[in-house]
Amino acid sequence: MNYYEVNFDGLVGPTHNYAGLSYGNVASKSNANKVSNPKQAALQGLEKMWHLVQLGLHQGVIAPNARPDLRTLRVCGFNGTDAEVISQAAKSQPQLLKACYSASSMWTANAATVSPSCDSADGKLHLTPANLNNKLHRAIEAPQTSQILKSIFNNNDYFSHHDALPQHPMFGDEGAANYTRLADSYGHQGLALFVYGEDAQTQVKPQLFPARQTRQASEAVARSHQLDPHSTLFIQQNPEVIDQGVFHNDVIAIGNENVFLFHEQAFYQQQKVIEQINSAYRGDRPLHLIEVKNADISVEEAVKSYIFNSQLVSLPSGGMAIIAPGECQTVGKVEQYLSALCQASNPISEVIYMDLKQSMQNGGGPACLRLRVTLSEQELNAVNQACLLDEHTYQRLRDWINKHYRDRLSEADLADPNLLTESQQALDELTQLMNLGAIYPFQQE
Ligand SMILES: NCCC[C@H](NC(=O)CCC(=O)O)C(=O)O
Repeated sequence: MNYYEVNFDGLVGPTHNYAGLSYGNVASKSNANKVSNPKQAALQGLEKMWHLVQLGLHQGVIAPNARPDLRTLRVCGFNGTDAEVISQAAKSQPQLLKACYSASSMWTANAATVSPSCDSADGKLHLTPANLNNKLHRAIEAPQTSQILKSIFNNNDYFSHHDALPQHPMFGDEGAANYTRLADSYGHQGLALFVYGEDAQTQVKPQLFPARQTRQASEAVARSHQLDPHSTLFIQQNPEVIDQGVFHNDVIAIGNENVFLFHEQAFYQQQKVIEQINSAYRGDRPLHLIEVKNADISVEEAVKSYIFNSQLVSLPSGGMAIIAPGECQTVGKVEQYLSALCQASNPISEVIYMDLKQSMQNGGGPACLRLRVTLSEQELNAVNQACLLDEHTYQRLRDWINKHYRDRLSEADLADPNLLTESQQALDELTQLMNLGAIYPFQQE
């Protein structure tokens, strides 16, 4: 049977803005309060998806969370009409309003951890939405994300949906951004690498910025997903790089099938980690462990260019392509490294640069924008087909974005009640376009 890795990208929501909400994420802080362009952001993301379709890959789309999150605002004591809730919050709790307006669900690498059926004991594909416990604007995503995932993977014969982990710092879970799977090929059992920033049982942790993923969370997800303990590794991120802005592992490492590309300083006690990976990997094809030296690319250059936040995809014609953010071309050493990588003896044969500036300015590169789901042919057929991208859906989504999205959004605009009604109208139409049903709270009232 054929197996495919399908990237499910987050469609950027109509309220994409720069609110500086992510302490520890360098780009988010440095672009705080910049005027955003939601239309351009959504079109840039859609173009990336379309490019992958043109490479011959299957591509999925995940609808955004509805924003503002009126339920959270009401739980926090604001009441009256929706417009009153927004105007009161804008006056007395602008920071809370910003959190409730964030389009951060676009970064679907953080939506969930997904284990393919060939890795789990019961032969089902398992999904656990991430609780994103570390940041308020992200911690409110899980309920809607969970509902959206259930509408996409809507067949209980194949897909097993779990609840998000308890909302407590001990179980801080950021989803697939801290999970990599190495395998001979997509249809073979893989080696699951869970990378965490902090273990409640040890003292090794960053000093400045928060570690968002805990070992306890990763272990809980691996248990629920019924993964084979012999094919599962829990690896600690190097706390020093978290303090330099590497807030998720996918800012310093990327893996696909039998290739794992990572920075020299990515992991705590890295030599030991490399030995563990080598001895746990069971594939027949040789494993390519490519360690990027500090002398070639510093951690600072990695964070600036987001080279490791590229997508590494297997091409139907053979070989792999690396889908890198355009910012890599602005850091000379990084561009050189990437072209040398394509010439070296490994499966990577091509680099494709994508313009994702709107998302990048919030610290989200190509890899952040997608959730990888490995599916058998049968499982792929069981997915809600309206959530898979073909030329028709691409055109319709492009028209939908052009019709509904603003091309300018500033902090002051969040107080405008029209932004709420525009967003709800857009999302209402989207649920029909993507055959999602009444997934949004405003459709359920
Ligand atoms: N995987 C990439 C996630 C980027 C995301 N940025 C943000 O939420 C920035 C939002 C803002 O500051 O407006 C984060 O840090 O979790």
